[in-house]
Amino acid sequence: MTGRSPDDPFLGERAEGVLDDGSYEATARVVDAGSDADERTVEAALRPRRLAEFPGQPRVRDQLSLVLEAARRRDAVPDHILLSGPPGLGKTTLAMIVAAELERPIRVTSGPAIQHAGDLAAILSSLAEGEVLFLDEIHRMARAAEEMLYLAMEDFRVDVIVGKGPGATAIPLELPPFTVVGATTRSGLLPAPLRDRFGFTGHLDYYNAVDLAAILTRSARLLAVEATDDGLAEIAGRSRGTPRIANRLLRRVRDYAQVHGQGVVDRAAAQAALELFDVDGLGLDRLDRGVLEALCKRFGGGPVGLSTLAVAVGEEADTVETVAEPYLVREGFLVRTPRGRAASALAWEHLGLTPPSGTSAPTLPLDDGEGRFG
Ligand SMILES: Nc1ncnc2c1ncn2[C@@H]1O[C@H](COP(=O)(O)OP(=O)(O)OP(=O)(O)O)[C@@H](O)[C@H]1O
Repeated sequence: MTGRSPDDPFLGERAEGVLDDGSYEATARVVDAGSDADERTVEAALRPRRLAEFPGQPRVRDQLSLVLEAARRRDAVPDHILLSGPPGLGKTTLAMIVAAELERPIRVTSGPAIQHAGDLAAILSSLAEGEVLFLDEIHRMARAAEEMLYLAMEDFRVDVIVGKGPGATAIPLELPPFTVVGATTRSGLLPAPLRDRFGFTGHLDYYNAVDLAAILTRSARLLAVEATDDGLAEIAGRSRGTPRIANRLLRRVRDYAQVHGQGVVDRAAAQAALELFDVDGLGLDRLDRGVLEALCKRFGGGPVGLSTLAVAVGEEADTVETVAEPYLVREGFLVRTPRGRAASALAWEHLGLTPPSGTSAPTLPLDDGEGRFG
């Protein structure tokens, strides 16, 4: 694969996300698990409001249900809750659900928005009793604010600094009890003292196709889209285990069905639309396949160094590493070895290619997908 021209019908959304140099913004991918502000508005309408409406993640749901019910019976605020897991799996949704189940208001902010301890002090000192404070991307909060948060979470107290320099004094301010719900895609980056202040941590994992189909059935109903089970199953199978991607693909298939058909999301519409949007049967898009094709066709399956591979696909090494690789490694298409990237037997098979004789394509990843070699 080479660099793209702005005329290239990238993912069917012509020129959207295509940069001047013909490469594209990773976040413009239809299979990207992240989202931007516009999409978040659309997403808000599709969020389940209560635990009972939340498909998938049965373990986290049961654990959370217990924590909340116990707190309700004690007539106390629940322990602070940490939700960890990859983007788009429902951490924000669950934070909203916690507040709804407790029938308490929720204050929403994020780590990057809290750059100074004063930003956090202002929020904490205005919380109402029992309020839920949702801190998204909590691992990105400024260090000074983190220390203030320890104290607030443990003792419901904050030291407000008045004045500057040697004359500055700390005035302790009592806070009403509240619950922090923290969300992170990188729980390993949270300092231990902060992690320890959460009484409950829920780890969200990728969804199976059955749960994704249930999510899609609900979303189709909310979007007033007529859909068949096999149409939704087709979308679920290409959604990389991620509800955000599933909902986005549903909206694109709906568009296709409205323009080219009778508006019904069935298997044929899903297949045609997702072919147009360049998402194959296993959820790989053009960049993913480009990486695998380069590996197999140009480097005999590898191993090959990341930068050489990136040049071959006309992308930055960083894009290949952070955008394409995680899913390819997770699904066992690509293997990271100490000598570079290699295609697995599954990659050859998926591309309909035969590995050259005399080579043995690795079948098992040698690392854990995070670049650590086992
Ligand atoms: N279990 C679920 N059932 C139904 N919809 C879900 C579920 N999980 C996530 N979604 C939907 O997926 C979209 C993304 O979810 P959400 O914003 O909660 O993810 P997130 O984990 O907070 O992502 P990020 O890490 O990017 O903030 C929302 O539209 C939400 O409605």
